[in-house]
Amino acid sequence: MKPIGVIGGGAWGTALAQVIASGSREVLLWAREPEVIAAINDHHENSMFLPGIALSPLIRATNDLSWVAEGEAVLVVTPAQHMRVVLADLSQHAQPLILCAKGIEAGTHKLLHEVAQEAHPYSPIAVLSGPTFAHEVAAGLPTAITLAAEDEDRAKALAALIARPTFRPYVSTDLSGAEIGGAVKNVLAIACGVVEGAGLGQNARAALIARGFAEMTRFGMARGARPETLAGLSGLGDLVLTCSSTSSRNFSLGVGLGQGRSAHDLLSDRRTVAEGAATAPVLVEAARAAGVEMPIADAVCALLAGEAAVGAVVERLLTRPLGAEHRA
Ligand SMILES: NC(=O)c1ccc[n+]([C@@H]2O[C@H](COP(=O)([O-])OP(=O)(O)OC[C@H]3O[C@@H](n4cnc5c(N)ncnc54)[C@H](O)[C@@H]3O)[C@@H](O)[C@H]2O)c1
Ligand SMILES: O=P(O)(O)OC[C@H](O)CO
Repeated sequence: MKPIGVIGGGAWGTALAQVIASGSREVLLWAREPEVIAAINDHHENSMFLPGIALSPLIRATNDLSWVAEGEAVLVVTPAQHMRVVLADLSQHAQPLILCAKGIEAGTHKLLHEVAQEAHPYSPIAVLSGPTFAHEVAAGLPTAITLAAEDEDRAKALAALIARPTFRPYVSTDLSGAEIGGAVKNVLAIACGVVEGAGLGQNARAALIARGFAEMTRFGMARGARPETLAGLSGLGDLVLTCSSTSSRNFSLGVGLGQGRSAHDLLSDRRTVAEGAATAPVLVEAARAAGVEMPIADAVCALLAGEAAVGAVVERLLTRPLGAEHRA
């Protein structure tokens, strides 16, 4: 059996490597930080990004991307905004690339499968996205996730390759839907954290999840996503997960904003990623370009940019004209 490659030694790349290795598959994991490579190879732990999990000895870490490219498939798990640069350093090959980051590219407004296809025209592209906190997945807790590829047989084959007894991919052919759910829910998770931090109550949080889902659906459909994908694991499923737990970095960032701290303070000096902070301004621009109204995403963007205080943002949302719950 050929090994599987993983690009990205953060919490999620490491957790996915652990899942795959649990099926007696060798994993070649590319990490950026020499400390991460040394800790995985010498001590079978990623103490920087996923501490406290004893990793399989079948996981070997490297800083050599050409090594990883030998995998039967390659999981790409860098933060969204770094993906194009890292893929440019990966040699062209014909193995499938499975994209696991959640975001929309700044500047181009492209979804990550569009970015990857430009960078690797000969590789089949798939997307893996859903409600999956890395520490739970790495601990072997039951998890379901969407695996999307344009070709259904390819999606089924990749799902079979990475499925494990407690890790259950459901296949889809809707790449855009799988990606948009994951990207947009990060922004909405920040909003839900603000509700928590500002003490606005659980009614407000439920309203925000439902109205946020309406925004996700409007934007997704404008960008070619299927509504049933958005209502599935990678959309609504992940939205519910990240909007209700401080295990979410995006929700936690929102809690800090809701308590009146600045995004600059909350984001400086952190090694881990809160993708919603990078996605929010891109999403707002992309929604405007598509003629889609996204008042909650606008509010998150204004808070992150320090353009408005929490009270003003909440008032702006509450004083919007009353309207129909469902638009024709
Ligand atoms: N952590 C989770 O539970 C989880 C679950 C599903 C999806 N994701 C997604 O996976 C992606 C990676 O997140 P994570 O949680 O593994 O990261 P992390 O926060 O654990 O670690 C940060 C990662 O960013 C990398 N990085 C920093 N600067 C970089 C650069 N210039 N070029 C390339 N890489 C750079 C670091 O090497 C490290 O791998 C994100 O898009 C995230 O939304 C995370
Ligand atoms: O910690 P967060 O907010 O990046 O969420 C992690 C995953 O995306 C949850 O599915």
